[in-house]
Amino acid sequence: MAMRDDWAALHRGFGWQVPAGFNIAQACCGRWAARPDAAQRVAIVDHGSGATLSYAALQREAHAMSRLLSKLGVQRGDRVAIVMPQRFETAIAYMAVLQMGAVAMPLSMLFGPDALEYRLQDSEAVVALCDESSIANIAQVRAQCPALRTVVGVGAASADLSWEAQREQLAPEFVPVETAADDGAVLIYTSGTTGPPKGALIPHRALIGNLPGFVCSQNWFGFDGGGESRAVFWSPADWAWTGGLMDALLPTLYFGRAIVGCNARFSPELAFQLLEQRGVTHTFLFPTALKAMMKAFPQPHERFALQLQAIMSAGEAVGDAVFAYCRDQLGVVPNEMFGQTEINYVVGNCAIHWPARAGSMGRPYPGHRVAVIDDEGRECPAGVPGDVAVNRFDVHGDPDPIFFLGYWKNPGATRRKYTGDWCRTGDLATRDADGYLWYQGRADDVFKAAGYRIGPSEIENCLVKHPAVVNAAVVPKPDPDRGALVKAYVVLAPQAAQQRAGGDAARFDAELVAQLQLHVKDKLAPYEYPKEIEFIEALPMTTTGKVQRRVLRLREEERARAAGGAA
Ligand SMILES: Nc1ncnc2c1ncn2[C@@H]1O[C@H](COP(=O)(O)OP(=O)(O)OP(=O)(O)O)[C@@H](O)[C@H]1O
Repeated sequence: MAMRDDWAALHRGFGWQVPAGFNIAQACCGRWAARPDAAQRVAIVDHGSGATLSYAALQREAHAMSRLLSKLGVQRGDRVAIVMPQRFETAIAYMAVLQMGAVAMPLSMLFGPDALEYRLQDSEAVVALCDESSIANIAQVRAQCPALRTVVGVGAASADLSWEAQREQLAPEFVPVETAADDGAVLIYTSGTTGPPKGALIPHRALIGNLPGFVCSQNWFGFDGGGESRAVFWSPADWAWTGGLMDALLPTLYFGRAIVGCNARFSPELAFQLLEQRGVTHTFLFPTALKAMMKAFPQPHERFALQLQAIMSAGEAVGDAVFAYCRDQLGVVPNEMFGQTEINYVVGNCAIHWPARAGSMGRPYPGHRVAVIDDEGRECPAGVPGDVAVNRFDVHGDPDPIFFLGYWKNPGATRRKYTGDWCRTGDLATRDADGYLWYQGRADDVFKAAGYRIGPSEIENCLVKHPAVVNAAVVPKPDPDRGALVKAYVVLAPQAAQQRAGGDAARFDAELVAQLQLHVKDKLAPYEYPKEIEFIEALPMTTTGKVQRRVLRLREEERARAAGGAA
């Protein structure tokens, strides 16, 4: 039977309806809290304790927190840093800040003092809400952040003020302000995968811009009109990251559903236990997480009873090995998505509307005009690689609400992001005749070796298919004759690492290198096989779980310089 494909019709038929006034907190919380079932409708489930927070309680606590922030002098437009893991108070804080018209600034609890200092200084946040996971780091940099007036501690954190102590004296009443859809809501710093992070100011309307992708990728939220089908969402993505905030927490609340919060460290074991125990039906699992799950539990159904209905994945290329694992072992064809903090997911798959193609990141979601463009901003023909770009205007000429407002205090960088109405992602891809996009790599990560253009993701994906490999990163190694040669850094799967530790490591390495080279040669073009392979304990990652190839590339350049100097 031919699979349904109504992508073209959806694309033509879709029109944005963005009201002039829109507030994320009202849409995600206020709306649900006003319903008669608000006290029973679960918003958040805490995985550690099993405790739940209803929409009524979320609103009540957010009102109390807004009152506290008002007392602390927080005004419309002020930045409030939220430095907490997946816990009730984190969601409460977002709702509290957003319903005041202030700007929420998510910061990962994994950030060390330098990362916190950079962002707190740059944003001039006036209040920071943090718990014991971040309080010591905040205390260390506090003196260097003169704009930061008050640090509020949640739970055991000892700060200027304790949220719990203040809460006892605060009435849970607050009148939310009205915001324009265009007002800034969230100041979120990019991952820093390719360079110093930039603060992207995201307006309230961006959540509306996100929804076609969320609805499509989840195949479910929104399709039953907020009805009563049982659904539980979970993502290990930190709620301080675009993926965790805009693709997990906020859309789940927008649809009045329950999301599981878990702040234990990710492991494949924990992930499967949580999926089973909480009866998770919908999830966003980034590729690094899926790769680890695939290697640790190649046949998870033997141990875990899963109820998954939809899996979305983004942040890095999913690749066909992970795709096949989701489809065959987790029982769900994954919906890969592609986007950036600045223009959060604009491309992806949608199993019920168009068939996914393994290895492709999908097609533009309805409402987004996405093209592959050349240096001059002209659309590349099918098959010709170029920069993935998103137009400010949809196919009908209406503004696309997904767009960020600009980089914080950096109009030059904002200007450089655009060529005319095209916003460049800096990611290279080709488009096929049917509109599917095939990822090649970030412009900064693609390189030439012996005259051939090398996109690391295809080679990495191929390496990961080998049972001994859990993850891989491909970078150029400077080479006097060929300009560069293909070098792969490889992290061994647990079993292979054990074998290596228990025997002759040098011999093991030599044999595995030869095997892996053959493995790539067999599957890809001969020039793509890694001439050099180095085993590494862990790849350098951003706090959002993305491989920092830049670090490995610099390491190779450094080594080449040192070798040149020594020669
Ligand atoms: N499906 C996907 N396939 C391949 N890459 C993806 C996919 N989804 C997202 N990405 C990558 O993630 C990037 C967006 O990530 P994010 O906005 O967190 O910032 P970053 O680009 O990692 O950070 P920085 O701009 O600081 O380097 C995209 O530009 C792309 O490189």
